[in-house]
Amino acid sequence: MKVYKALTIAGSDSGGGAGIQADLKTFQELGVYGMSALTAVTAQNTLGVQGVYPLEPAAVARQLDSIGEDLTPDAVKTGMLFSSEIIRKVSDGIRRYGWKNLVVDPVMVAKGGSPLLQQEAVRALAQYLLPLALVTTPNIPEAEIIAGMTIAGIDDCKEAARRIAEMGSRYVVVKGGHGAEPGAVTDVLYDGTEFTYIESPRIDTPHTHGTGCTYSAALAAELAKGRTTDEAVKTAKAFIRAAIEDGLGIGSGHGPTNHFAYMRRLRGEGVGDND
Ligand SMILES: Nc1ncnc2c1ncn2[C@@H]1O[C@H](COP(=O)(O)OP(=O)(O)OP(=O)(O)O)[C@@H](O)[C@H]1O
Ligand SMILES: Cc1ncc(COP(=O)(O)O)c(N)n1
Repeated sequence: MKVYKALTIAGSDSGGGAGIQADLKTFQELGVYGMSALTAVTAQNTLGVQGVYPLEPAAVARQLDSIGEDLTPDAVKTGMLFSSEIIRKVSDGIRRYGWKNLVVDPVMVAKGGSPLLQQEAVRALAQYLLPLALVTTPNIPEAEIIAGMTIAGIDDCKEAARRIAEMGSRYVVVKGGHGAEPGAVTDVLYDGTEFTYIESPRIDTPHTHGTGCTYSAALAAELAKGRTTDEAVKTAKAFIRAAIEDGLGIGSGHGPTNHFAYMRRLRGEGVGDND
């Protein structure tokens, strides 16, 4: 049996809804062996971020070497990277080991507004990481910052995707969770030539903590299994849609999504008890 392996390079979310925890849960659900290189520890729950403790860049590099010297991931995703020094180590590691199928989720701020990437690190992200990316998955505010423009609708999402692709990312998905459409969410996929719209009804819920992490992890897991980017984007959307629809209702703030939901539905099981 071939064991497909995916690596997440991201921050820890003590509340378990976003970051490394969301990524590993998603890899596991989609049948992919998960590995992790931590960039930072955050003290976090559904109410917000109470602390951010970045790791030494050398500790990030050492984790990547330990993985690279022994294990070859079939896909890699990055999440919270915090600083330009960490971004440099991450891009060095990815290049050194020739890792393919890189998904860059350019995490910048948590839902509550706490910064997870230093402002001056945006340049390093564009310069060192985007040229290595198979897919980059900004949300609308992240796409605005990377592309240097404001986004007021789908045409602007397309222009931002074009600009981000010019920075070197092979594919770009501008995610629509933060969009202004009332009843719908539209993600815009750009393959360097054509645009595809991935639409779904907008689910009216405050429990969207970790949606971006979960989505990009599902994308990486599917790429690890050898799916095309188009197929992986479709499955990732179905995974996050089910995860938001069947929200767990835990914590008293912005709760996590339900990482069990997609596979439970495929197996024909119910939503499941939360007791
Ligand atoms: N309310 C919603 N209803 C349906 N789908 C949603 C909703 N919010 C987000 N999504 C989907 O979830 C995925 C992540 O999108 P979003 O724009 O929320 O990313 P994000 O802002 O990076 O997430 P995060 O807030 O975790 O950083 C996309 O595929 C998007 O279409
Ligand atoms: C460690 C870590 N990584 C990423 C996010 C973004 O997720 P969200 O915007 O849903 O809070 C987060 N909150 N924490």
